[in-house]
Amino acid sequence: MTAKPRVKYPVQHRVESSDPGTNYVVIGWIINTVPRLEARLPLNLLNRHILIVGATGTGKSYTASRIAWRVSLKGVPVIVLDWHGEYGDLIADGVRLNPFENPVEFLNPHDPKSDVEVISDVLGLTPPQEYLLWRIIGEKGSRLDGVESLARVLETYYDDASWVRETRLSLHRKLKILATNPYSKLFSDSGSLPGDSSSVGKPVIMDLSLIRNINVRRIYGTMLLARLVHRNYGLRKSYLILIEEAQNYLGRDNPVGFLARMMGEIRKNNIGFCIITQSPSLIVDHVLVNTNTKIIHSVKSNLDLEVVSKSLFLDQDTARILPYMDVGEALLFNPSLKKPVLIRVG
Ligand SMILES: Nc1ncnc2c1ncn2[C@@H]1O[C@H](COP(=O)(O)OP(=O)(O)OP(=O)(O)O)[C@@H](O)[C@H]1O
Repeated sequence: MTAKPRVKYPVQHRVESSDPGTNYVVIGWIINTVPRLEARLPLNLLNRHILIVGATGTGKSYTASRIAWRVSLKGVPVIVLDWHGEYGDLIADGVRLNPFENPVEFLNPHDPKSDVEVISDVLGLTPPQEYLLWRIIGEKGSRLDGVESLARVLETYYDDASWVRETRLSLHRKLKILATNPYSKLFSDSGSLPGDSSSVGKPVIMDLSLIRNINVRRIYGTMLLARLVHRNYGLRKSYLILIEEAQNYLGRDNPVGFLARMMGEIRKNNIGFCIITQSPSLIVDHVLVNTNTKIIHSVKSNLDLEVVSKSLFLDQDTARILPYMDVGEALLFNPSLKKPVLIRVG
């Protein structure tokens, strides 16, 4: 094993370009400052989104959990889409929810377009399959009552051409998983969504790891996001949504297009996303461009180092430090800072 080279951390000074008043949360300390200075996250930047990256075990989830907890103490509702089911331990007073007890409506009649796009992106529908799905939605409308009803229609739908039969059967095969037990329970209209006023002051943790099938997990997680954003169109209150293992929704090779677009569009809607991923090079460029606060834990691969260095315009001395930072250390940058600063999260 090669020894860790001695890395000299620069002496850092007060770096904020404006005073955030009391409207911020503390996420740790700026390294090498005398006296010790707080690392702050201004609340008015939440809706311009946060990106947390770092190699495995460098402290991403810990950092995200501190942000979730402190932001919710400020009265801003926080929801964690917990891919691996680890936040229950990280946030002791979080409200842990089971997706099977919090179903989302399937094919929301107010916004079937985004649902079809999510299903199509995640399950890889072909254009004829997507066309047939639209045709059935158009014909059956509100009589399509959930995913089981859709599966039944696909079993019995009239075949007015041979392509319809083939497409219908292949579409049925792809969608069947959503209509089978226990997954069908995830997609029915419960009339409520997590994160209402009962949980103010405590982050809500949706434990997605309880959904074994990865594609179903992606579909449920994305539909839940869509519902939360849709609900906020009317409410217009601040909200923070943490998306763990974001490459599952926003991966370069298989992004859920609707979600990637939403990041740019919802800023005015007061919803902030906190996107967490091991590898920034696996994420669509849209995320790097649309996240104004970046928290970079140690990254090791050359590709990730290059992506991070470019997106933050890092000088060589700072870039050289990135692979060798300790667990819990990170580079923080947001528009309230004059330049990126090295911090210890705590
Ligand atoms: N700022 C910190 N202060 C103290 N301990 C920390 C800090 N950050 C991380 N740790 C500890 O380091 C370990 C790894 O942290 P964490 O799980 O957050 O890493 P990760 O980057 O999310 O890893 P993975 O990619 O595997 O999920 C945990 O035991 C955590 O408690």
